[in-house]
Amino acid sequence: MTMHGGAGAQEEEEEEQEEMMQKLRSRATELLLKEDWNEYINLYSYFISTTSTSTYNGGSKLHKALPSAFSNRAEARLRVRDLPGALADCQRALDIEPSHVKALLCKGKTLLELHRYSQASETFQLVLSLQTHLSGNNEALREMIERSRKLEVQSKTGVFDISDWIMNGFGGSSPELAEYVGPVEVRRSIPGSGRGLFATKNIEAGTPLVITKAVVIGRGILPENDRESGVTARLVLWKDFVDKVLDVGRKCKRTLRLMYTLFNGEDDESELQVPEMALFNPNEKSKMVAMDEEVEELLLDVERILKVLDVNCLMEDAACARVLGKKSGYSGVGLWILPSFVNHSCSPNARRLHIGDRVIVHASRDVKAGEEIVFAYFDVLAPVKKRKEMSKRWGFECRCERCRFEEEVFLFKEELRKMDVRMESGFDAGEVVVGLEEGMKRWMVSKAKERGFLRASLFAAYAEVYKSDKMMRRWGKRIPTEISVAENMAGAVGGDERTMKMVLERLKKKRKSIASDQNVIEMEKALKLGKGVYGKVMKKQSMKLLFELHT
Ligand SMILES: C[S@@+](CC[C@H](N)C(=O)[O-])C[C@H]1O[C@@H](n2cnc3c(N)ncnc32)[C@H](O)[C@@H]1O
Repeated sequence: MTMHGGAGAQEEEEEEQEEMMQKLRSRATELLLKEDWNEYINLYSYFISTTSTSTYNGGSKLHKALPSAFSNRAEARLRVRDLPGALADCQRALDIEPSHVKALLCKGKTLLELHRYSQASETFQLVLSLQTHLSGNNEALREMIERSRKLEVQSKTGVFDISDWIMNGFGGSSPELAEYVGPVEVRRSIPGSGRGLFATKNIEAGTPLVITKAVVIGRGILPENDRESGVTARLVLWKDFVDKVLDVGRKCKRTLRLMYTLFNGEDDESELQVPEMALFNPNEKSKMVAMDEEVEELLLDVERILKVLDVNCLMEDAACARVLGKKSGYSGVGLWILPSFVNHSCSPNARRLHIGDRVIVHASRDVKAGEEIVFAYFDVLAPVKKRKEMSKRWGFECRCERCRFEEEVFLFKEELRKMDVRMESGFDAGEVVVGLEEGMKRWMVSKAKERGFLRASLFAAYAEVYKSDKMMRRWGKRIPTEISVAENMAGAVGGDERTMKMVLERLKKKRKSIASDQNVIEMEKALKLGKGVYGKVMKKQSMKLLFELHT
């Protein structure tokens, strides 16, 4: 081959490559406009595999395009939430070209989605140093750095504030909250309850314990009046939810591994493993990296995941949905990993607050180091008989302190049994409340906690009485003040929105008739109760606004 001939062949090859690149770019643009991310990923996968397997020629147009191809595929993978795939692609682009700005940006965004805040921040910083060098526009980048730093601080300190969002009438998207694991750890619970979450130090009411994003959340507005279409809509919602969970399990082996740590309803208790807390903590960088390698070969076991969903899914609280300003008929079901280790108790010390896709689990009363963190799976402001039915539907028999106490009292107190029956069949609320209050004195139920248990069981009667001026006048001093009852119940079964509402409505009525300094004292007490209900994630002013929404 002559020198001239060699150059000609090279030119021809370059032209061919240029043509191929043109085709790739125009097809990619087409798919980008259609937002057909899966085809976009396929297109780049084809390009990457053919180029990578062709004879290496670092100087060829195709090989030079490889980092951008990986980076483009990473962007699309990030779009379809294949986060490990996106991260691996960014890394491959950066292995070839360490300062590839697009790949670095995508890596930063992916790390943020994976809740690896400090790594994300470091990556954006690196882009900033490159950009400063290239003198580009850095505004958006600075925002990303700011955002990742804010999330990093939140996830390390547990200090969150959603006041602005509340004060703005829940406008715009819900506030972004970092993944957070507070002073808690998974341990074995009492025999028969598997594993549970435990406090590792003394905790004050309102303190966030766990904040985490749902693996998937399924939401819909269900028809309220037509039972049949309601059932169908519920099934459709569930199926869609399950499909999404399985999709996540296929794409993200790390999440799949975490889902496999959850109880499936059939596991033998002795075989249940206590997972390391590092698995759930975004600040444990080395654990996260090791886990990505460890889970590479993990396979999706659909049957097991279905069982896991059955036992661990939570409904977004209707009360919380109201807080979020959702319409009636709204239903949301989700899977949150670490909260799935929380057992049920009828005298809970924790509550859930749902903000967007995140759940905040916070202490609803003061908790001592070593105490098990428990929240309510169902309504616990109900008589013991009803609660028993509900726990049976959940597949377990609740043997919490409150259930054991009430069962024992019921065995001996005929009057209490009668009251319970009266609650079911049209009752005179005043008579029930006075009957219980005076009965507790006769039966010498002197412990505040035990009084709180019994009052919480007959909550419906208390709520009814405090609503009615007529009943309050009729029974006078034989009915204790609503704030003392609410405080007592909060100490025994934790804060609850309905107890809060009961207090606020009464406060509103009394406001005109009591001295203003008394008003201030009562409001302070209400705010303290509010901390147990909503948690310490808002300032006083925004909590007062929530109070107004309730009355
Ligand atoms: C979401 S899981 C809670 C964590 C579970 N204990 C574990 O080891 O993974 C729900 C299951 O825990 C058990 N459980 C929760 N609360 C319980 C309770 N109060 N008494 C007995 N079992 C309980 C039941 O088997 C229930 O189906």
